[in-house]
Amino acid sequence: MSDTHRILIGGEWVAAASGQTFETRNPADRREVVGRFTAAGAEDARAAVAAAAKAFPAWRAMAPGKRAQVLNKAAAYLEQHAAQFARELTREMGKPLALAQDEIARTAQTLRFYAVEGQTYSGETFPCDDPDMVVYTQREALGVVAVIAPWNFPASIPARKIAPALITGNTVVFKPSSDAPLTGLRLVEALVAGGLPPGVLNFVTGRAGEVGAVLTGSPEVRAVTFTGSTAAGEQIHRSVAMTTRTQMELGGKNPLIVMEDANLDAAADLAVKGGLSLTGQACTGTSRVLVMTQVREAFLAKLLARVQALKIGNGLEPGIDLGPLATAKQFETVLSYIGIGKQEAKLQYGGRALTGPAHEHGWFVEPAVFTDVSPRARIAQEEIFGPVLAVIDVESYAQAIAIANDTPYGLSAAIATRNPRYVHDFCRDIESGTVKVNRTTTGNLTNAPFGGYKASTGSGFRESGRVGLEFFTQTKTVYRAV
Ligand SMILES: NC(=O)C1=CN([C@@H]2O[C@H](COP(=O)(O)OP(=O)(O)OC[C@H]3O[C@@H](n4cnc5c(N)ncnc54)[C@H](O)[C@@H]3O)[C@@H](O)[C@H]2O)C=CC1
Ligand SMILES: O=Cc1ccc(S(=O)(=O)O)cc1
Repeated sequence: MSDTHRILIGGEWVAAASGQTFETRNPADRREVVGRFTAAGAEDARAAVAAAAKAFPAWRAMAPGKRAQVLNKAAAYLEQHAAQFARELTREMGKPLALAQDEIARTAQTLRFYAVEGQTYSGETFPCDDPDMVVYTQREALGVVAVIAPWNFPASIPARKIAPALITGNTVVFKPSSDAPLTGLRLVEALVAGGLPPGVLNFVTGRAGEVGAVLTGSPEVRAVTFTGSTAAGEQIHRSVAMTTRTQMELGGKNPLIVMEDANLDAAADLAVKGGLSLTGQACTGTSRVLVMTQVREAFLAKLLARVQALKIGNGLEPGIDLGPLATAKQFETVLSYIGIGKQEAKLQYGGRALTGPAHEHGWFVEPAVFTDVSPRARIAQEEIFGPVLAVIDVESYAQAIAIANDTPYGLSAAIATRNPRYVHDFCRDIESGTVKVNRTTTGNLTNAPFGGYKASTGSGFRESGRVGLEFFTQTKTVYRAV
């Protein structure tokens, strides 16, 4: 039990009430145990909510400058330990080391961004006919916030939820994914080292059905911020109390449109980088490539050459482009969709589970490129979350935009073109929370809003940027007469 990572409740690192634990393994080499963690249950989750509620009055009353200091010190801690934390991130969910290093760096940047923005976030004053009265709004903390995070960005996604929650005076219960709990724990460790008082941030590892259910079902939890599958988002939406607000960052079926005038080398790079890096496991990953028929053959040749050149392997080794899928469930799901794709379309390349000495112990799948895909095919409509590109032929801009918009999702979309008319129309016509011109569907800035349209979001509250503070605060309107 001594080498089991514990949970944090009320400032104490403790075991689960049940004493249960679980282990995680390296998806690039399943023989390797990454860590043993506490399998918290409902009782532990309730204790975490109670600890957060107890810590709320003092934390809310603390000077914003002091709260900011904690975030800045935590950022410095992450940077000091970046080499170790990035390697751990790669070992627990498989992304190549350079991407893990980038994520740890962006996580520190996010903490620093909210340390600054949170100190200038305020209300408005309103003109008033009564000369003896001043009318203004102030933004106030909500109380206890639950942060429920996935495994694909186990540092940066929780950071951009936890940092705005804390800086605005809320207290937090954080549940990471059981598939990547170690990096979440390192983020918590950094914030504790930064000087957080006991109970302000609580960390509970355990099953969604127990820990998650308590977090989403407790009326003392005033807000739930969640990133993950649309199915889980729907369950959470149904389970929260009327007084609990939700922020949801859900699935995507993100299109890249390649117009007839595009630079085809650049467009092929966008498809590969946007669709396959992270082994396709990004909510903003390109999964549909809509290509004008005039350039289809030339584009396809460039795309396939690039896909065939990708090096797939353990992300800790130099020169690896794609790591494994992160979990057994991902592996099964992706192979099952590749099977479906073979029935629906033409497999141009890839799609095999990789074997042999470099791959046999990991969840490795060769990227798959399908052509002749009908826009209504399952592989063109459903989120796969893996290295699978569905290439769809289009004959006009109008047809491309109609197909691009014809899914339940609307997270990110890109166009490759040099024509300003297409650029203008695309930015207007596409139903998507993020729009990219000659850039990958993936990647977003810390200082800009992020979120989806349609089924890619829940309440529509945006994350990231200054607007990311809105979700964590409520407005009080004050009429103050002398
Ligand atoms: N939007 C995104 O960035 C992500 C999307 N996904 C999608 O979800 C699929 C399944 O992956 P999973 O890891 O199983 O995602 P998931 O959506 O089931 O889990 C994400 C997080 O939510 C928690 N959770 C799940 N159901 C919950 C509930 N009812 N109440 C409270 N917490 C709950 C999980 O424990 C985890 O911490 C992927 O194949 C992909 O399509 C997964 C990860 C990230
Ligand atoms: O998968 C969705 C996703 C990916 C990255 C980020 S972050 O910018 O690194 O926080 C957010 C969502």
